[in-house]
Amino acid sequence: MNNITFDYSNSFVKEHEIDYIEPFIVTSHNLLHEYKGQGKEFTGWIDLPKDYDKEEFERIKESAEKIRKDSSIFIIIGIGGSYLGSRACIEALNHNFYNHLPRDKRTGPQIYYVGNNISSNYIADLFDVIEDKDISLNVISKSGTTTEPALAFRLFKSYMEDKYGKEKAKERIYVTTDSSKGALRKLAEKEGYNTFVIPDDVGGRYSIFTAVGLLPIAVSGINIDKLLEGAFDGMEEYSVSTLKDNICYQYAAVRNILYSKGKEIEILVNYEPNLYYLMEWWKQLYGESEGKDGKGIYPASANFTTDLHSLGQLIQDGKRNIFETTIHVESPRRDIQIKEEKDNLDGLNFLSGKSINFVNKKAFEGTLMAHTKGGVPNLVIGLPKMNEYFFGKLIYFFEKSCAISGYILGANPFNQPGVEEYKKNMFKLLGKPGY
Ligand SMILES: O=P(O)(O)OC[C@H]1O[C@](O)(CO)[C@@H](O)[C@@H]1O
Repeated sequence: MNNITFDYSNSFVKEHEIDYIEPFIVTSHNLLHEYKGQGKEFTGWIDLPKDYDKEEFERIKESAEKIRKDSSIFIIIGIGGSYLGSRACIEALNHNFYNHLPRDKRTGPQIYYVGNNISSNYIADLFDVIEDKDISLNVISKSGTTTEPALAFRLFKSYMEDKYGKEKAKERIYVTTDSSKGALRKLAEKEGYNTFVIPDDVGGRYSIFTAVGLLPIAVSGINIDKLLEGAFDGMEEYSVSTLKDNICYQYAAVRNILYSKGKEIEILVNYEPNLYYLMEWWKQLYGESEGKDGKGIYPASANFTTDLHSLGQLIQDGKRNIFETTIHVESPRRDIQIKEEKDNLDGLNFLSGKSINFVNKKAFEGTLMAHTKGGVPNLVIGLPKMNEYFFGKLIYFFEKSCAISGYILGANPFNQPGVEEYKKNMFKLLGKPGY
C-alpha cells in the first residue's frame, strides 16, 4: 500500500446503491466547486494547499524556530477548530510521551493546551507546571470573542507580563485571529503582538492548513512543507466527480447510504493511542457540519483495543444503529519483537518471533470480522504510515468528504448556528451586557 485507501466491502452497501447515489454526489461536487452551495463564502479551504499565504508561511516557520530556541514551554490557547487540528497532528506524528521526554530527545518545547474548557482546576494546575520555565504562547480565535480562550488569555497574558515585563512578554505572545474583526485583533494591534491571519473564507474546523494549525505544528518540530504536500496531493486526487475514481467521495456516499438505512451513529476507530485527538478533530468537523435541522450522523469515537474492553460488548451486540470506520495504519513508527521465554509461564510463547504490531493487526482483523458478523457495517480507511505527508492528505480527505456529505444530507456544512444557544444562556446567567 503506498496511498490512502478506502474499503467498504464490509459495509453491506450494494453496488447499485452506490450507482443510485452517484448523481447526488456529482451535484454536490458541482455545488462545491462552482461555489454555488450553501455556505459557499466559507470554502476557501478547498484551494488552501496551493493558495496559501506564502509570505505568512515563511513567518510561521521563522516564529516557530524562535519559539523552539527561546522557550521550554509552548502554550496553545484555543477551542474547537482553533486547537483540535494542531493537537491532532502534534500528537499523531510525535512521540507518545512527547512532553515527558528530556529536551534533547524532544523535537520542540513542551506543549500545553488551555482555553478549551472553563475548569479552574485545570488552569490553576497548569500554572504550577509552567513555573520557572521560559514560555511562549499562541492564542488562536477566529471570532476573537470566544469566552473560553479569551478568559484563558486574560490570565496567561497577565502571567507573562508579571514574569517578563510588558515589553519582553510581547515578544513571546503570538496571536492568530481574523484580519480585522474581533476583540482579539484590536487587543493584538494595541499591544503590538506578532499576529497571523485566519482567512475570512475559512471556518475554524477547516483551518488546520492556515496559521491556526501550522504555527503550533511547526513549533513541535513537524515538517509543515510535507504536511501541505500531502494536502496538495489530496486536493488534486479528490477533485474528480466520478465515484469510482474518488475514494473521498465514496466515503461520503457510503456513510449517507448507511444513515438512510438507520445507521445513525458512526464510530471512528483507531488502534493507535496517539490518534486520540485526530478522532476529536473529526468529531467536531462532522458534528458541527452535519448536525442540524433535526438531522445528522452522530460522530463518536473508540480507541481499540482499549475500548474493546468497554464499548466492545455494545458494538458487537447492542442496538444495530451504528457503523464503524477504522483508521488502519499499515506500518507503525516503531515495532517491538516478542522473544521466546524458557518457562513460558504466561503461555505467550506462541507469539515469539512475532511483533507487537503483528498482534495489533490480528486484533484489528479479528474485530473487523466479529463486528461485521454482528451486523455492524465496517468501513476501513487505510494509510501506509502515519507521517506528515499522509496526515496532511488524510485531513484533506476528511474535509472534502465532509463538505460533500453535508450537501448530500441537505445541510450547510459550513455554519454552526446551534452552538450559540448555550452561550446565550451562559451570558445571561453571567450578567453579560446585552443578554
Ligand atoms: O476560533 P473561535 O472563534 O474562538 O471559535 C472556536 C470554536 O467555537 C465555535 O465557533 C463553536 O462555538 C467553533 O465552530 C470554533 O471552532
